[in-house]
Amino acid sequence: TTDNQNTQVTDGFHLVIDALKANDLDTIFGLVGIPITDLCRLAQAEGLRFIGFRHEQHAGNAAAIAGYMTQKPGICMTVSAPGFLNGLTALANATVNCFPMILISGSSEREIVDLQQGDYEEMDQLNAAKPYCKAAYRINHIEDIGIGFARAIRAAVSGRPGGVYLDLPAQLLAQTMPVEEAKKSIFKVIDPVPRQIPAPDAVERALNVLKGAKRPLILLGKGAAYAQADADIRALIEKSGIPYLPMSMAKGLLPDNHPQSASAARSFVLAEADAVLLVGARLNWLLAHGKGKTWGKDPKKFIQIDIQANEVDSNVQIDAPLIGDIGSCVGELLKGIAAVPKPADEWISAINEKKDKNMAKMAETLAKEASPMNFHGALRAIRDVIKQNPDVNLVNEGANTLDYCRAIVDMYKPRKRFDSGTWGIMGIGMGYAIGAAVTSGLPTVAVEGDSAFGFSGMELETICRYNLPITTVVFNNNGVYRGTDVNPTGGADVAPTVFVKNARYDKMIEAFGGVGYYVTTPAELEAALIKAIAEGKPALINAVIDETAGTESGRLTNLNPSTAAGKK
Ligand SMILES: Cc1ncc(Cn2c(C)c(CCOP(=O)(O)OP(=O)(O)O)sc2=O)c(N)n1
Repeated sequence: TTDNQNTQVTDGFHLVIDALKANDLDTIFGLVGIPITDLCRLAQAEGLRFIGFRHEQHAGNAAAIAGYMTQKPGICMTVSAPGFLNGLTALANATVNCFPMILISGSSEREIVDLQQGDYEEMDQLNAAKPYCKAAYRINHIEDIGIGFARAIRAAVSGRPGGVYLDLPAQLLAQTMPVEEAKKSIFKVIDPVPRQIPAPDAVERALNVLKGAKRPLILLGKGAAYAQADADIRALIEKSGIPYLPMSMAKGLLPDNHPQSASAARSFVLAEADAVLLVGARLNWLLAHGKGKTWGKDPKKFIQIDIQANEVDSNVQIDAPLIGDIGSCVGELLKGIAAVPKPADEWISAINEKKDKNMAKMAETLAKEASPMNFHGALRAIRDVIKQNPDVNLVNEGANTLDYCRAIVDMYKPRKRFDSGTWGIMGIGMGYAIGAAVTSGLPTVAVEGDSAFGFSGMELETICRYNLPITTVVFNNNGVYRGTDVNPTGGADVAPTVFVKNARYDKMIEAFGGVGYYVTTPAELEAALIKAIAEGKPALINAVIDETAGTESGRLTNLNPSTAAGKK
């Protein structure tokens, strides 16, 4: 359009879209409303994909997984205040998990917020976001849109990736500026993820720790999967002959049936290893903070590859910090690995003995037919289908459903398993599934506890609306963890952990045009899953699971505090 001097002008709406396009960011996951509805319409009109959700948390989770899969920040767009707050949970979760995403929310004008004059959806969103994300910026002037997006993109993907909040006051979108001037303000960020090469002496120190080890172990975290240094990571493991342990989202970096995988002997190798190389894995609660009985009685030497120097010594002393990006660090170790002697035969044979014993025990459990179907029978069926479909994305959450699926369902390719991650958060299911399916275009299977599914179940309508190839498998055991608790008072209210008995989640998806399956045996589950994946349409399989089969909080039972007071 032209201004009163007859000069061609553009506006904030268009410059936001131009900034995204200039940086190859082509998909927005969001939920419309004041003041972003027209921005979302314009995004679609200008060729970006806009995926509209039913709750902003799930849009944010989709953006986070898109970031994890592509190494470019996933984009989530919400309205102000309550919409922003709903997205904030996903932004915090992305930051904790080191997934790059940008939450863009419309906001109120500063002059009204700062005088607390009670604006529509008034909130100091920028300051509300800061404690829960990696960086937060507000853009007040149209001429700053290019630099503001550059800052947000670089903050999301450089160093340790994470969530960034970008605050756009409503008036910014309507501001105008001459087109020629505007074009100069938009640019593509140059080298947003600069390689960070480790110092030669640090590489030497790390190799020396490996040379002195009798029982070395390599631990792969989801950071190793995110790095997309797959060939070099595989070469480091295979050339060194060192056994490795993948954390849940690193499964598939090497096929889970790889001879050097120590997953089936996890407790043994964590306790017995005398040197541990951490690749994109933090010694946090998931690894018992690197100390205590999990790690055995003898002291261990730790080598830690990390892009953030102050993560080192977070829990235990690190003998060889290797600071840099994972690709560069692994590449440097590879150059010197030939000089590292292969692990002692007795270490490898001790691990294989443990693996064979534990795998035989698991095979025995999986072979048992149980009626009603239990977690193991259901997951054996899913394991067999995934083995035939290694390209399928697998999303997983729940308690028993999460713990058993991680152990039983092998993954064969990198960045195919997306789960509750560092926070153990429930509710990631449908958002992660949509993010993975939209980003990859590949069939996606979400293996969900029935409680976990409930957090994002309304997004089944979103899945059907975009006709996404997502099959949701609900492990229905009538409650949180299990379905058997009773109200001790005998009152009308059911126990806190119990749901509607024999709920038919398969009927839910039929309401939106999807295909529902109701299965009660592993054979029925296997057949339904094969069919649903092949059809590539939105589907939900309601898998009836024995309501007595679960344990409270799965493997985290011990984290529950218990009352010492007992009954009054
Ligand atoms: C956001 C959120 N709310 C609540 C929890 C607590 N929680 C909850 C509610 C779980 C659900 C377990 O029930 P389920 O039906 O999903 O799984 P299983 O039947 O497989 O045990 S697992 C768990 O840690 C959580 N982790 N995250």
